[in-house]
Amino acid sequence: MTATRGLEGVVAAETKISSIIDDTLTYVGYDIDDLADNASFEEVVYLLWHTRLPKADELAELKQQLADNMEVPQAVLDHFKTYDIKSVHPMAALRTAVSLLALYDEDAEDMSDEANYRKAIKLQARISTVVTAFARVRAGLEPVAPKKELSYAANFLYMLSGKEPEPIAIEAFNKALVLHADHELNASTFTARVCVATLSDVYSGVTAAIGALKGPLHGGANEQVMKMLSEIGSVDNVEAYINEKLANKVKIMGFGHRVYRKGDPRAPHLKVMSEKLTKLTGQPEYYDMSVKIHEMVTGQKNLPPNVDFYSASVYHSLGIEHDLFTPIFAVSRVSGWVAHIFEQYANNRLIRPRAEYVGPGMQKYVPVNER
Ligand SMILES: CC(=O)SCCNC(=O)CCNC(=O)[C@H](O)C(C)(C)COP(=O)(O)OP(=O)(O)OC[C@H]1O[C@@H](n2cnc3c(N)ncnc32)[C@H](O)[C@@H]1OP(=O)(O)O
Ligand SMILES: O=C([O-])CC(=O)C(=O)O
Repeated sequence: MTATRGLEGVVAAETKISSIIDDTLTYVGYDIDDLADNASFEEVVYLLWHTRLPKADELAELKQQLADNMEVPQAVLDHFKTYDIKSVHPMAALRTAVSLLALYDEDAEDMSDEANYRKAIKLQARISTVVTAFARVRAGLEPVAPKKELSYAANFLYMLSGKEPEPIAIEAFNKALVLHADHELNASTFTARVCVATLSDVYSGVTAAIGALKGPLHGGANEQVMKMLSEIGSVDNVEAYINEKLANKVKIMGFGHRVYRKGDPRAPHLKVMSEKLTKLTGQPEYYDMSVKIHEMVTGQKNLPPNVDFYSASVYHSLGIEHDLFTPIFAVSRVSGWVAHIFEQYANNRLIRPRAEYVGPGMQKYVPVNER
C-alpha cells in the first residue's frame, strides 16, 4: 500500500452535480460561463439540488421558500453576545452558529428526504442572515430583517448594510454567488460527503464543510489575497513584494489549483467585475495591483489565478469587510455542499480509505517505571 499525497488524482466519488474536464467547469452540464452571464443564484441552487433548471413556477416556489425561512432563532442571534465578538473570526462564529441552528430545528435528526430538503432550504436561507447579523452585531448595530421581495443576492447586501443595494452591486454579487456554488470534489465538499457517509445529519455535514473551507489553502485564501493587496498598498510596490515572496518560496494566495492547469474559468469573470467595480468606486489601484501580481506570478511560476484572487478586490469594492469574504464563499457553497450530501445519501457507502503505515515496527510494551 502506497499513499497518494493529498489524494491527488484519486477519483473518490461519482457525481452528476458538477464537472471539471479539460479546465472547463460545468454545473449539471451547463458551462459556468453561460451560468455566470445568465443565471440567478436561486436558479443555480435549484439546478444543483434537482439536477435540472427550474420552470418559472418552480423557481418562484424556491424563492418563496428561501424568503420564508430567512429568519433565524433569536437564541442564535443572542449567542453572538456571549463572547468577545471582535476577537472571533467570522468563519469560527459561522461554524458554531450553523451547528447551533440544528438545535432549534425539529427536523434536525429526521433523515427522511422531505425533512432533508426542508433543512436544505433553512440552511441556504439562514446562512445569509447569520453572516450579516454577525457583522452587524460586531459593529454594534442591530441585525436587519430580510425583505421578502428582494433576490437572494440583494437581500444579503441589504441585510449587511441596511441599505438597498445598487443594481450593479446586486449583479456582481449574484455572479459571485453563481461562480462559487459548486466545484466537484473540492476539500470542503469532500469533507461534507465523508461526514454524512457515516449517515450523520445534514447540519453535521455542513458544519464540517465550513471547518474545511476556512483554511487558507481553500476558501480562506480570498481573505489572504486582500491582506496581501493591503500590505502591498500600491502598484509600485508589487514587484519587490512578489519577488521577495517567490524567492523565499512563500505561496502567493489566490494562485494555483489542484485540478486546473491552464486556468480557473471563474477567474476571468471576477477579473472583469474587479476592473469595473474598483474603477466605479474610485479604487482602481486594487485592480491595477492585482493585474501586476497576476502577470508576475503567472509569468514566473506559470501559476494562473484561482477563484479567490480577483474575488477579493470585487468584495472590497462592494464595501465588504475583509474577514467576511470566506463566510460569503460559504453562503454560496452551502448550495453545493447540500447537493453533494443528497447525492451521497442517495447512493451511500461509508468513506473509509486506508493509510500507509510508516511508523516503527512491532514493539513490546514496557511498563512505565521501566522506560
Ligand atoms: C477555492 C479554492 O480552494 S482555490 C485554492 C485557494 N488556495 C490558494 O490560493 C492558496 C495558494 N495556492 C496553493 O496553496 C496551491 O496552489 C493549492 C493548495 C491551491 C493547490 O496546490 P497543490 O496541488 O497541492 O500543489 P502544491 O501545494 O503541492 O504545489 C506544487 C508546487 O507549486 C508551488 N505553488 C503552488 N501554489 C503556489 C502559489 N500560490 N504560490 C507559489 N507557489 C505555489 C508549490 O510551492 C510547489 O512548488 P515545489 O514543487 O517547488 O515545492
Ligand atoms: O476545487 C478545489 O480544489 C477548490 C476550488 O476551486 C473550489 O472549491 O472552488
